[in-house]
Amino acid sequence: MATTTGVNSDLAKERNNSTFDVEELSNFIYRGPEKVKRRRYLHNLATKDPFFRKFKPWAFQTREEQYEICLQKHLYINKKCKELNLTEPVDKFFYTEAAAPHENSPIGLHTVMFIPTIEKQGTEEQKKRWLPLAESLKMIGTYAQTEMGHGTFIRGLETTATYDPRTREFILNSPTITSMKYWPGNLGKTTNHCLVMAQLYTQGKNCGIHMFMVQIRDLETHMPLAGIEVGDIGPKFGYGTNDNGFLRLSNVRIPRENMLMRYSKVLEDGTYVKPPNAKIAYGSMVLVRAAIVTDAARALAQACVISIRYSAVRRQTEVSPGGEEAQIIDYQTQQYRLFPLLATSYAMYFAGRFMYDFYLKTTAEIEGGNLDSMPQLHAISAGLKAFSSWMCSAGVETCRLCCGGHGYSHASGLPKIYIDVVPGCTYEGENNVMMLQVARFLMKMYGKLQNGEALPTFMQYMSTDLNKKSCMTEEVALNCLVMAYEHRAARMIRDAAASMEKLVQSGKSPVEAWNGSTVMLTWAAIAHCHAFVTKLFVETVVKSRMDSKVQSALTSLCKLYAVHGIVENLGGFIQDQFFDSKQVKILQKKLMQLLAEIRPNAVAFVDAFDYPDEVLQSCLGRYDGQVYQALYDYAKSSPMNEKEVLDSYYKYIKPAQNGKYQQYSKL
Ligand SMILES: CCCCCCCC/C=C\CCCCCCCCCCC/C=C/C(=O)SCCNC(=O)CCNC(=O)[C@H](O)C(C)(C)COP(=O)(O)OP(=O)(O)OC[C@H]1O[C@@H](n2cnc3c(N)ncnc32)[C@H](O)[C@@H]1OP(=O)(O)O
Ligand SMILES: Cc1cc2nc3c(=O)[nH]c(=O)nc-3n(C[C@H](O)[C@H](O)[C@H](O)COP(=O)(O)OP(=O)(O)OC[C@H]3O[C@@H](n4cnc5c(N)ncnc54)[C@H](O)[C@@H]3O)c2cc1C
Repeated sequence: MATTTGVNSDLAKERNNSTFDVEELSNFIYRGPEKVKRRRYLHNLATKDPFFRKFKPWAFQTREEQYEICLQKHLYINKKCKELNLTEPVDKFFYTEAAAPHENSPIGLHTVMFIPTIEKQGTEEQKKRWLPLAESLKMIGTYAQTEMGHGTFIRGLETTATYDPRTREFILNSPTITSMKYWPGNLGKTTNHCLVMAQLYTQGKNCGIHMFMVQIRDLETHMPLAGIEVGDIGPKFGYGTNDNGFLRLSNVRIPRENMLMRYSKVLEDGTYVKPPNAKIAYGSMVLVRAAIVTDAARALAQACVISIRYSAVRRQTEVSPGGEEAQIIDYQTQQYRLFPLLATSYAMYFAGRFMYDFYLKTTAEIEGGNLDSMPQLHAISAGLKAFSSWMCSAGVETCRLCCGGHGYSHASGLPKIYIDVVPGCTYEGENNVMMLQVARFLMKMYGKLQNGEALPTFMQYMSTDLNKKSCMTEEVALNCLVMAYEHRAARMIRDAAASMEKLVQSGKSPVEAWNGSTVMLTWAAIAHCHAFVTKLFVETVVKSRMDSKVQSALTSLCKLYAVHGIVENLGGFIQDQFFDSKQVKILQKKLMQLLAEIRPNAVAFVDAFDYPDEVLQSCLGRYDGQVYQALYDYAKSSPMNEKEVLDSYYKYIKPAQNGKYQQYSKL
C-alpha cells in the first residue's frame, strides 16, 4: 500500500531487494566516484539556484514565453559557466542538462556549431578576430547550411558567393525561393551573424560549397542589414524554445577575409586553393553527430527512469479475484517492453562514451595533418548518430505508452523528452541518408576484403566464414551472441554487394545498381551498427574493472540487450540457418529468464543514472514515488483552473444552452 509521505512503500521495497550497490554502478557509468561527485555538484548548482525556479513550468508557457524564458536561462547559464570557470564540455553538459532540461537553447547553435566551426575551420587571424566577440556574445551566430530546397544533398545548395577581385569581396545571393536558408537554429530572431554555406564562384568557376561569415543584423539596433530578409519559421512539432529561421540574401557584400580559410583559400587575385580533403569542411556536422549519441542515450535513460519507477508504484488489476492488484512492473508484457529499453539506454551510453573519445582522438590526428582516419570517423559517427537517435526516440515513445493514460500528460515529463530527442533522426543528416553513408563505407571495405587488403580492426569480422553455424548453447555465452550479430552483418553486407553486382551484370550502371539496392544496403548498415554497439557493450562489461555484483547484474542486462535484438530481428539471423530451431527456442527461453532475472534490479538500474527529480520534471518518475499527490498538485496548478468558471462559459456555453447562437453570425 502506498503511503502519502516519505518514499512509496513499493519503491522502497524495490530498493531493498536489489542485488548490487547503486552507487557502485553510478561510479561505473560516469567513470569513477570523483566524476560522480563532480556531476552531482554541477547538478546541484543548477537545481538549487532560485533563478531557474522562478519561471512557470514549460508546459504552461506560450511559444513566445518558451523562447523568452529559455533565452534568459541560457544567457544565465552562459554567465554562470564563466563565473564558475566551467570550460570542459562535459562540465557544461551536466550543468546545462540540470538547468534547462530538454529545452533547446536559443543560443545553442552559437555554442555547439558556430564557435566550434570558427575554431576548426578558421585561420589563426580569423580565430583571433571572431572568437573573443563570440565568447562575449557581441557576435551571436548560427550554422546556416540547410536551404528550403536542399538539406541532405549539400552539394546541391543554391546560395552563391561570387568573388569580386576588384573590391576583394564576396557577393552573397539567394537566387531562388528554394535557395533561402531554412531551419538553422537561433537564426530567426537571436543571431546577428551566420556561417553561411554557399557555392563559391571565382574566376568564373564553381569551386563547390564553402563557409562564409555573414553579418545579418546591426550590432546596436539588431535590425536586419541591407540585403537581408530574416525571420522565424513558425511553430514546429517541438523546439518551441528555438527560433529556427529563414534567411534570404540579396547582393550582400562581405570582405574576402570572411571566407573560412584554414583549409581552402581564395587569394586576392581570385585564385582558388583546394583543401587537403574536400570533406574537411563537413567537420562541424561530424562533431554534432558524435554528440547526438550521448544526447539520445540520456533521453532514453531518463524516460526509463520515469517509466520504470512509475511501473513499480502503479498497481492495476487484481491477479486473482479479490486479491491485491499487481504492480504493473510484474506483468511480463510490461517487462518485455521496458527492460530491453533499459538495456538499450546502457548500450547507448557506452556507445556515446566511446564516440566522444574516438571523436577527440581522431580530430586531434586530423588537426595534426593526418587525415587517414577521416572516413572511419565519418562512417562511425554517421552510423551511431542514426542508430542511437532511432532506437532512443522509439524507446522514449514506448516508455510513454507504458505509462498508460498518465504518460500522455505533460505531467509525465515524457512528451518533452520525446520532442527534444526525435529531431535527432532528421537533423545533422537524415537517418536513412546517414545509413547509406555507412553502407558506402561498408562496400568499400567489402571491396578491400575481396582484394585481400587489410581491414581496420572493427571491420575484420567481415572475413568470417559465412558457412559456419552458431556456437549457441543453453549457456547463451556472450561471445556467441556477438558472433551472431557479426555473422548477420557480414552476410547482409555480402548480400547487398551481390545485389549490386547482379544489377551491374544485368547491364545497369553502378549508380543504378546502387539505387536498386539501397534497402539491402540500409539493412546491412543497420546490422553493422547493431553489431558494433552490442560488441562494445559486451567488451565494456567483460573487460572493465568494476564491483563484482555490479558486473554480474550488468552482464544480465547486456545479455538481454543482445538476446532481445536477435529475437526481435529473427529473420535476419536465421535466413542462412545460422541458428537452428533448437537454438531459437533456447534464445526465446533465455529472454524470458533474463526478464525475471532483471526484475529485482530494475529500479536500481534506473536509480544508478542518478537524475535528480528537478532534471526529470516528472510526476511519475519522482524518486519518492508519490505520483498521485504530484499528479493532483500538477492538475491544480494548471492555468485553466485559476478561475472556477471561465469567461468562455458566459460567452459561449450559456448562450448555447439558451439556444442563442447570434455571436457566431457576427464573425
Ligand atoms: C557521459 C558523457 C557526457 C559527454 C558529454 C559530451 C559533451 C557533449 C557536448 C555537447 C552536447 C550537446 C548535445 C547536442 C546535441 C543536440 C544539438 C542540437 C543541434 C542540432 C542542430 C542541427 C544542425 C544541422 O542539422 S546542420 C545541417 C546538417 N546537415 C547535414 O547533415 C546534411 C547531410 N548531408 C551530408 O552530410 C552530405 O550531403 C552527404 C554526406 C550525404 C553527401 O555528401 P556529398 O558531398 O554529396 O558526398 P559525395 O560527393 O557523395 O561523396 C561521398 C564521399 O564523401 C565522404 N564524406 C561525406 N561526408 C564526410 C565527412 N563528414 N567526413 C569524411 N568523409 C565524408 C563519404 O564517405 C564518401 O567518401 P567516398 O570515399 O567517396 O566513398
Ligand atoms: C529541429 C531541426 C533543427 C535544425 N537545425 C539546423 C541548423 O541549425 N542548421 C542547418 O543548416 N540545418 C538545420 N536543420 C535542417 C536539417 O539538417 C535537415 O532537415 C536535414 O539534414 C534533412 O534534410 P532535408 O530536410 O532536406 O530532408 P530531405 O533530404 O528532403 O529528406 C526527405 C526524405 O527523403 C529521403 N532522402 C533524401 N535524400 C535521399 C537519398 N540520397 N537517398 C535516400 N533517401 C533520401 C530522406 O531519407 C527522407 O526520408 C534542422 C532541422 C530540424 C528538424
